[in-house]
Parts: sequence; structure tokens; C-alpha cells
Amino acid sequence: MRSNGEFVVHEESGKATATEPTTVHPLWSAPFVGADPVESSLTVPGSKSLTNRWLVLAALADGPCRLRSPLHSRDSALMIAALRELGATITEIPGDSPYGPDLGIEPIPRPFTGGDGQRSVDCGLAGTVMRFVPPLAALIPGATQFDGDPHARKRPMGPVVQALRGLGITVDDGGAGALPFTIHGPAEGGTVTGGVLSVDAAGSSQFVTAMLLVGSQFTEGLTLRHDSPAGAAVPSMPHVEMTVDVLHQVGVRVDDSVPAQWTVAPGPIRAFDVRVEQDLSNAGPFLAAAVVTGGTVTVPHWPEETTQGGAHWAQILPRFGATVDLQDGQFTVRGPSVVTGVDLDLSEAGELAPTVAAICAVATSECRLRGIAHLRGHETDRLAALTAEINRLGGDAEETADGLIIRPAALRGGEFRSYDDHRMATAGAVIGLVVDGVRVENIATTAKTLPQFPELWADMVTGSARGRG
Ligand SMILES: O=C(O)C1=C[C@@H](OP(=O)(O)O)[C@@H](O)[C@H](O)C1
Ligand SMILES: C=C(OP(=O)(O)O)C(=O)O
Repeated sequence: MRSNGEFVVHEESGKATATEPTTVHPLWSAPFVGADPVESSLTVPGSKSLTNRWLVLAALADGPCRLRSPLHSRDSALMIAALRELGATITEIPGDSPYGPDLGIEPIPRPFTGGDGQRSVDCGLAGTVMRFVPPLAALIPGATQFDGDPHARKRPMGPVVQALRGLGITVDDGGAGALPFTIHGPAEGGTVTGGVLSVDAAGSSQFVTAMLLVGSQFTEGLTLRHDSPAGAAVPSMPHVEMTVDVLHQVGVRVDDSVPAQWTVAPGPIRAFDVRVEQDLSNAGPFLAAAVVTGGTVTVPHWPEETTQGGAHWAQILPRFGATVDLQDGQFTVRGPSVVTGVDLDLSEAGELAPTVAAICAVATSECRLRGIAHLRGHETDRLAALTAEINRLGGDAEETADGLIIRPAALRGGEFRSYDDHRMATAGAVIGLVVDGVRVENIATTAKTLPQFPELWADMVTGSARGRG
């Protein structure tokens, strides 16, 4: 593939497809195990969703905070840089995680002041940064500019912009309802009142989380209602439950007893010292490796209770014929001799869909994935990308209005494009375990949430254990 900045030229077909500028990236030969089952035990780095929630809360807390075993990746680095730009002091402290130091956070000094200069936040391609940081910037006098990667400008942002305007905040977005934009906080010494607000969060649960994380800092708190003209529900609800849970842990009162409504009481965010659970969504490709190869993968230190969407692996993987077992904190997946097709509603755990689709691509009967229309607004249009890449390998995938149909087909090796999407890259790796000659474009994009992916994958294939196992 070549790129001239305006077109991507597909070498196999020679046809040019108009698309956003794309850089040429190296190809990574996915390890192929053929008929050899993968046998491995490993832990993965900390949860992106938990790390970036805790970081935002620490920046607003009433004293210094500590994060133990946090994620260190592009998305967490972008969050740290954003919070530093807004006035927080964040330092690395030696800890006990094999995946990097702990973090010490001195919150943004109170009362908030604008300082002299204009602030600028790079969101990269991180949904958590582009959605969670603007409401925080809205509390601080002065202007904060937000922008990100080329594709970040295409990710849905309108509901956050509208919610902030509903709170009386000025947002300059040139009318686009998307990045780039500038948030103007209150006048020096001023506050944000808060109150009752409606948001259409059918496109992303992150629109709800963004407002809930800061709601306690509004003088009257916040009552947020999800109101979708189309009647669509909030996707990825476990991520909203995670937000409510972390808020409760730091002494913020949230009433979520009314469906699709959250009331956050005004009050301080209590300083905290917490350990971040490992990222159960990022454990997914390794667990999928057990499923597609008929092997066994164990993830130690699996939380007994968690709000992470990755907890759904325990229900999803058995549908493919795998057996799962959680004992003494060890989550073990044993793959079946034949991977059977599934019909799954993934609306609660859309983040897992690319990995699930990779398993579907090698299943022996038809698979249907539903409830994931909002994946079109993720790092890339994941429904289009998964369809294109599975079919490029000779597969039979089809987009539906809200998901995918993937039928059995004899796959062959070839290029698997990642679209700068970490979960596309890892989906290609899963397929490549059992299809010889899969070359994943830009495996380095896994650094968004799992920079160690290539090493961990190589260790898994060779059977060496990694991490806190
Ligand atoms: O709040 C979060 O940390 C996330 C919420 C979900 O977003 P969507 O609701 O847009 O799917 C999830 O897919 C994303 O990876 C992380
Ligand atoms: C959708 C995802 O990320 P983001 O936080 O950028 O929305 C994801 O990690 O699957």
C-alpha cells in the first residue's frame, strides 16, 4: 500500500479509494501456530478506562493521590499531558508492576485560575481524552484548545459540546460539533452552576461519563438524562456503571436509581490511593488465542468483581464452545476442538467486538454480532474495517445496520490493515495464529492501550509466562 496523502492505493487491485491521508506503515508477520495449541499464562497492563477515570478524578481531588499499577500507553500519556496542561502535577513513583511505575498526582490548584497563556490539549485518538477532558477544562478560567489525530476529527463529539453549552460554557467549534474546538471557562473567580441537562448518548457511553466525572464540581451538582430522539439506548453501559462506581469510591454521591438518569451531588472528590485492575478487554486477544487454537490461556490476578466490560469474556467465549473457569483469581480459557458460530448482542461490550469478530472469522458456522452500530464512531468505522479486512483474507463478512454477519470461508494469508486502531491490529494477530501468512499493518498502533502487545504475543506463542503471574 502506498499513500500520497489523499488516496490510498491498494496494490492488489491497483484501484485508488478516496480516504483520509494515511501513512505507509510496516507489516508485521503475525505468528502462525497452525495445529499447535497455544498454552500460556500471562497478565496484561492496567485498564485504560480505569486509569483515565482515576487520573481525571485525581486532578480534581481534595489532596494528593496515588495510582498503583496504572496503564502506561499512548492514551494514558495523552491524559497525563492534558491534565498537566490544566495544572495538575503528575510524577512517576516506583511501584511493583512489571508494566511501569505508579503515578503520584497533585491536583489542579484551587481556586482555579486561568494563568496567562492559552492552553492546548492533544487528544490523539483517545475517546477518553476527547470526551472526559473538555468538561474539566470548562471549570477553569481561560481558553483551552482541543485537537487530535486526523481521524479524531471524525469521532462524534456533538453531545459533549451541546452539554457544555447547556451549562452556559462557550465552545468555539466553527459549528462542526467536532474537534478541533476551544472551550472558554468561566470568568476569573467564577464557577459553573450545573443543574439539569439532557444528552443524547446513543453514540457513546463516554458522553455520559464525561459529564458525571466533573458533575460534583458544579455548584448545584448535575442531573443528567439520556434522551435519544431515535429511542436508542446508551451503549457500553458497564462503562457508565464503572464511572458511578469510581465516583462512589471517592465519596461522590450519585443516584442512578432512575433508568437513563444520573444525579450527582455537589461536593469534594476525596483524595485516594488505588490499584488499577489489569485491562480485561486487552486480555481478550490472548484469551481468543486459546479459543482459535484449541489451547489453554490463563490470566492470573483476574478480579473477582469488576465493572470492566471485559468481564463479559466469561459469557462470550463459551458461546464459541470454549470452557472458562475462574478460581482463586485465575481466569482460564480452554479452546474447543471446533469453534462454533454465535449470535451475540454486544451492546454492553462493544469494545470487545473486534476480537470477537476475529474468532468469528475462523468459526465453522455463521456468526451474527448485533447491537454495535456505534462502533462506526470508534477509532475507525470498525464495522466497515472488520468487513474489509476479513474479506481481504478471503472471508465472508457483511455489515448490517447494527453489526456484522460473518460466514465460514477458507481464509488465506495477506495484509490485514489496522486503520490506526489497536483492536483491529490485535484482531489480525488472532486470525494470523491459524491462517498462515497474515501480515498486520502497523502493529505499533497497539501502543494506544497495550504497547507491549508484540512481545507479549510472541511470549504467549512460545509458551513463556509474563507479568505478575
Ligand atoms: O468510558 C470508557 O472508558 C469507554 C467506553 C466505551 O466507549 P463507547 O461507549 O463509545 O463504546 C468503550 O468502548 C471505550 O473503549 C472505553
Ligand atoms: C473504543 C475504544 O477506545 P476509545 O477510548 O478511544 O473510545 C476502544 O479502546 O476500543
